[in-house]
Amino acid sequence: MPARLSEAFINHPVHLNQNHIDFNSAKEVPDSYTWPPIHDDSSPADYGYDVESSVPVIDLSDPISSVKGQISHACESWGVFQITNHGVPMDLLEKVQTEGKRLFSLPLQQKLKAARSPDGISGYGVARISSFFPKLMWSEGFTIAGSAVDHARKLWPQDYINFCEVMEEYEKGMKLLAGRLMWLMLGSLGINKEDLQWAGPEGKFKDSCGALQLNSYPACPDPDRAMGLAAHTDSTLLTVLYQNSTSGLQVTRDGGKWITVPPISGALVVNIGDLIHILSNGRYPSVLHRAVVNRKCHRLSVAYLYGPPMHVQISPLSKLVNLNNPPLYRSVTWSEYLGTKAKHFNKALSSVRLCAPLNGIIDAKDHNRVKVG
Ligand SMILES: C=C1C[C@]23C[C@@]1(O)CC[C@H]2[C@@]12CCC[C@@](C)(C(=O)O1)[C@H]2[C@@H]3C(=O)O
Ligand SMILES: O=C(O)CCC(=O)C(=O)O
Ligand SMILES: [Fe+2]
Repeated sequence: MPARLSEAFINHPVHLNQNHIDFNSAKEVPDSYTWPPIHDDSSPADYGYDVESSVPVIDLSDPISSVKGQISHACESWGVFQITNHGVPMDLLEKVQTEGKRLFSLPLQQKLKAARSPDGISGYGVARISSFFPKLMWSEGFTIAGSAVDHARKLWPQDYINFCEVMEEYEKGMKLLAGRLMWLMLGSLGINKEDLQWAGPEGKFKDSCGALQLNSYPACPDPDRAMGLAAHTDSTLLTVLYQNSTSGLQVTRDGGKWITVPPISGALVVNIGDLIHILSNGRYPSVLHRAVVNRKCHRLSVAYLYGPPMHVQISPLSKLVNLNNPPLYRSVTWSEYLGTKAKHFNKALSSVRLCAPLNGIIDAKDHNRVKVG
């Protein structure tokens, strides 16, 4: 049984698509990258502030009872929110951005030296979900699970240490923040430390696993016909995302319009992944999201993908289950779920569902998943 994230894919090889282009020299979007036009579905929130249709922004320095209330609302009705005053220093966010830019601005041949192997997690490559789509995405990624040293050394044989130190420091900060967010979410569901043995002594989530995903979205000559990262949910408990000042992240609510998550300087985006969806028995649904590109600006994002220890069985929490609320999902380990996601992509969550939804119809999100996948 894999104990670490870096071992989880060994039994579930992911197809690594070897189609790469040098985005910086592309004057037009090649056919293999051309998607059906992205219609302008922008919500009113894109033009002016509208609380009801804007992704919630939560100030973590507010009184704790207020924070819990805001988190509960955001998780129940959005599956995504932004946080400010989260304790991650601004200069660390800037350092991560600088190192990310340094990586993606290397020549393609150099980046390919650190390419993700077909059965590996870490390294440089096209979006993992590419194999589910007929067209390629206008983005490049670099995943770090465990130490970045081996891959970074291939990128910069003499000069890899700073990159590794910054990523390590960032990952440590993210792990602490993710644990804190977990308790805010669980607390808002009435779950306490005794209810979650795998959180370990004092509920510190010491053995939890995580990976960093650096995403680069170059400026694109025809952004309406290109896709940065196609619609998906994350297979995580939760994901903490840093985005630079260029917008591109969009979310849907119940399969409705795409809503842009506007960059806020120093803020982080938190989204619910499929494992909190399962733990909460569907009360905190995972959010379908995507990244679009634009004509003028390069966009960089860094996602911290946070999950439980690999071997722990995740199932709906017993406190949230009763005769009126039967368990909707069977139990899965993160390792198993990542394999299911690699095979079934956006149908993975439905594939571990036990009961049909009460109304007997596929719910909007699952329906959307079917359409997208
Ligand atoms: C821990 C992980 C979640 C992830 C697969 C991975 O092993 C590392 C990359 C993650 C990522 C980031 C972009 C979207 C996503 C769906 C993908 O293809 O790779 C997620 C994966 C996931 O959440 O399933
Ligand atoms: O770049 C973004 O805003 C989204 C990235 C993302 O969804 C991911 O890495 O899982
Ligand atoms: Fe994501």
